[in-house]
Amino acid sequence: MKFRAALFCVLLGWGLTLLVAGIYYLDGKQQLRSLQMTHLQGLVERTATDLDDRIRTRQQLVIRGAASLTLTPEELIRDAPNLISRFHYLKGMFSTAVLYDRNGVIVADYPHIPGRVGLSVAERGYFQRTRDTLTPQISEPFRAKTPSRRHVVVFSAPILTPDGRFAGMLAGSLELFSPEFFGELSQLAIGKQGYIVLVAQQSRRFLFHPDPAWVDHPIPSRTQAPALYRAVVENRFGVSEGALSRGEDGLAALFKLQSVNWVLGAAIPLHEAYLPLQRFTRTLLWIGLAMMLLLPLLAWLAMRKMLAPLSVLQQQLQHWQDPSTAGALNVVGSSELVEMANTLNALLAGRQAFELRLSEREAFFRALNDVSPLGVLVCDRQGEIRYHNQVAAQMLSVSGIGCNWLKNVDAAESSRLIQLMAEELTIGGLVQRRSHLSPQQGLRLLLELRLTLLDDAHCLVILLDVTQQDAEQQALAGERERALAILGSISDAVVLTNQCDEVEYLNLPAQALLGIKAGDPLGRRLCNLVDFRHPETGMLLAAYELDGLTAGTHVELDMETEDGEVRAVVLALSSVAAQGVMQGYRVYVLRDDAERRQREQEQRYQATHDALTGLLNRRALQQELSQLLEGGRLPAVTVAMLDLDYFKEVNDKGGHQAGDLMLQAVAGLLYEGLRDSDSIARMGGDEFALILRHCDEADGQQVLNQIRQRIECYRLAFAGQSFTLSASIGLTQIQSSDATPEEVLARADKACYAAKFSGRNRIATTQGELLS
Ligand SMILES: Nc1nc2c(ncn2[C@@H]2O[C@H](COP(=O)(O)OP(=O)(O)OP(=O)(O)O)[C@@H](O)[C@H]2O)c(=O)[nH]1
Repeated sequence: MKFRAALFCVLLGWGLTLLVAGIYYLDGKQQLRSLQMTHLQGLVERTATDLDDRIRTRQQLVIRGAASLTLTPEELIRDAPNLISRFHYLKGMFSTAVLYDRNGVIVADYPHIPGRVGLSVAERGYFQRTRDTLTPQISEPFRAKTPSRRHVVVFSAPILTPDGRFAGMLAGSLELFSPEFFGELSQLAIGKQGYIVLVAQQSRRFLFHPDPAWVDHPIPSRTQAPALYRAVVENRFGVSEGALSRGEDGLAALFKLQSVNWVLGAAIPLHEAYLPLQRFTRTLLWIGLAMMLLLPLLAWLAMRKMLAPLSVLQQQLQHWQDPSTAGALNVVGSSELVEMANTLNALLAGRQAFELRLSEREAFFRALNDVSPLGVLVCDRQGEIRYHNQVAAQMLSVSGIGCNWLKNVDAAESSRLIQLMAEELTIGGLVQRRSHLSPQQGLRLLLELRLTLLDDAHCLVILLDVTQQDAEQQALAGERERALAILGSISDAVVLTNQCDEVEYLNLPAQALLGIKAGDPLGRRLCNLVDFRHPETGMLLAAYELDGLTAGTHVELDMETEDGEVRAVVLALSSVAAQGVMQGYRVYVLRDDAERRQREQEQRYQATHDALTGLLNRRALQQELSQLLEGGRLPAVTVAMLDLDYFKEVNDKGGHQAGDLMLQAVAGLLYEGLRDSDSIARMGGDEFALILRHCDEADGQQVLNQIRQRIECYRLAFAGQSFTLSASIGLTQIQSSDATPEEVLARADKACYAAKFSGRNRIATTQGELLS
C-alpha cells in the first residue's frame, strides 16, 4: 500500500513536473518567438528608415546640382571640365561625381580617373530612364566599367536646356559597400548568426548580403525562401518563420524602402532565436531531474508517515481473519481511519451478534429437525446428501452425509426427481410429489416430497411418510364408494351440502325430484336449485329460513323446480358431524309427499261432508255455527231445518237407489237456490240444515219458499216411474243470546216440526208463522 501510494505520488509528481515543464517550455518558446519577431521587425524598420534618409539625402544633392545647371548640350560639352568643379561637394556623399552629355558619354568626372571621360552609359537603364522621363533615377547596382569592377549605384538627375529639353545628366556614383552607405549594414549585429539583406525588386538580386558571394546574386526560389520571395515578388511584407535565403529555418522580417524599390530584410536562424530558451530548458531539465530523483525518497517518507495509522489498522485487522480473536480496532492519527475503524467496529459487533443469532437459530433448527416427524435433508442437484435429520435417515435408510438418497427411490421416479432438481426447479419454486421408495424388508413406503432450491447447487427436501395416510385415504375412498352406492340405491332424495350450503352430493332420486335438467348442480346452493314454499300460504321460504332449520326437522313444503313444476315434499334435515372437517355439512332428505297429502285431504273431506250428496255433514255444520257464535256480534243469519215429506214412500216404491237419487237431486236444488256464502248440510236421512248469512228471517222465508217450490215441482224419473215430493222447512234467526249450535238447531227443528205437523210442504218460523 505504502509502496503503491508512494509510486503513485512519484509518478504523479513526475507527470506534473513534465507537464509544467512542457507548458513553460511551449509558452516560453512562443513568447521568445514573439519577442524575436518584434525585435527583428523594429530593427528592420529602423534600418530601412535610416537607409531611406541616406538615399533621399544623396538623391536631393544630385537633383539640386542638376537643377543648378540650365544650358544647351553644346555648352555642357564645352564647359564640362569647369562645371564639374562645382560639384566637388558631392564627394562627401558619393565616391564619384560625373557629367554626361545628352548621349550618355561621360564628359567630366570628379575625382578624375583617367580613361573614364569618353565612356558611354547610353545602354544603362538609369541613363535611358533619366533622359526619357526627365526625372531623377537611382540605378540598380551594377559592376563599374572601371578597372576596380566594384558594385556601384548611381543617383542621376537630368540637366535641362533653357527650353526644358534634355541637355545631359549629372550623376553621383556610390560604391555599394562603401562605409558611408551599406558599410554600416554589415555592422548591424543580430545575435551571432543573424544578418541583414537588401534586395532590389526590379532585378530580384541581392544588393547586400553578409556573404559577399550572394551580392548581385538572384534571390532563391519560392520554395527555398518563401518569405523573401513573397516580399520581393508579391509585395507581401512582415515577420514570419520559415526557410531563410541560406536554406536554414529561421525568423525573418522584411520591409520595403520608401524611396526606392528595395526590400530590406533581417533574419535570424531558429537555433539562434531560441538560444535563450535552450539555456532555460537545460536549467529546467536539471531542476526536473533533481526533483524526479528526490521525489521517490520524499514520497516514500511522506507515505510512511501518513500511512502509519493504516499500518496499525492493517495489523489489527489481521486478527479479524479468525472471528475468535477479532477485537475492537483502535487507531489514532487519522480522522478518516478513526471513522473507518469505528464503522468496522460497529460492523464487527453486528457480525458477532448476527453469528450468535445464527448459531442459536441453527441449534434451534437442528433441534426442531431432530424432533420433527418430518424428514429433512439437504442435497446437491444429483441427490448427494449434505445434511439430513434422523427421521430422513430412517425413512430413506441412508447411512449419512455423502449418500445419494435417490438410490432408494423407485427407478422411474428417481430419474424424474433428478431431472426436476437439475433442470426444472428454480429458486423460490416448490415442487410437491408423492414417491414410492424401493421395497425394503417387504415394506414399500410412500413419501410425500416437497422440494425447493436453497441456492444454485443445493435442494431442500422435506419428507413425510404418508403410507398410513394413503392406506387410510384408500379405505376412506372405499367407504365413500359404498356410502354413495347406498345413497344411490335408496328411493328418497338425498342432498349433501357443505358449510356454505353448497351441494356436494346428490343421488339420482334427488336429481329427479329436484328436476335438474342441465348444468352441474354441485357447488350451487340448494335454495338456488329449487324454490321452497309454505304449502298453506304459498310464501317463498327464504334462504335464511332454510339455513335456520335445525337437525331433526321434518317440514312439509311445496317445492318449485326450475321448469316451474310444483311438488309436495317432506324435507328431513340432519347434520353430518358436530365437529371435524364435516362440521356444518347437512343432509337433506326429500320425499314426495303428494299421495299422503292427497289422502289426508280426502280424509278431511270425508270427515266434514256427506258421502251421498257432497254436502256438509252435521258435525261440519255444527262447527260452522260454533264459529259464527264465537265471532260475537253477527249480521243477520238465518238457520233453517228442511225435512222431506213422505220420503219413505220413494224408497218404498222406487227402492233405495231411487231414494238416493232423490236425495242427490234435492241437494242440487238446494245448492242452486242458495248463494256461495250460504252453508248446506245433510243432517241425516232426509233432513237438511241451511245457514243463510246476511239474511234475516223475512228474507229467509222468501228464499226458502222458492226452494220449497222448486222441490215441489221436481220430478224424478226412475225405472219407469215418476217420483215427486215436498219439503217442510222450519227457520229461525240466530239471536245474540244463542250460545250453542244445538240451541239454534233445536229452535229450527222445532219450527220444522211445526211445519210438518200443520200439513207439510210449508215453512214455519219460531214465531209460529206459516208459509205454504
Ligand atoms: N234411500 C234412502 N233412504 C233413507 C236414507 N236414510 C234414511 N232413509 C229412509 O228415509 C225414510 C225416512 O222416513 P221418515 O223420516 O220416517 O218419514 P217420512 O217417510 O219422510 O215421513 P215424514 O217425515 O213424516 O213426512 C226412512 O224410510 C229411511 O229408511 C238414505 O240414505 N237413503
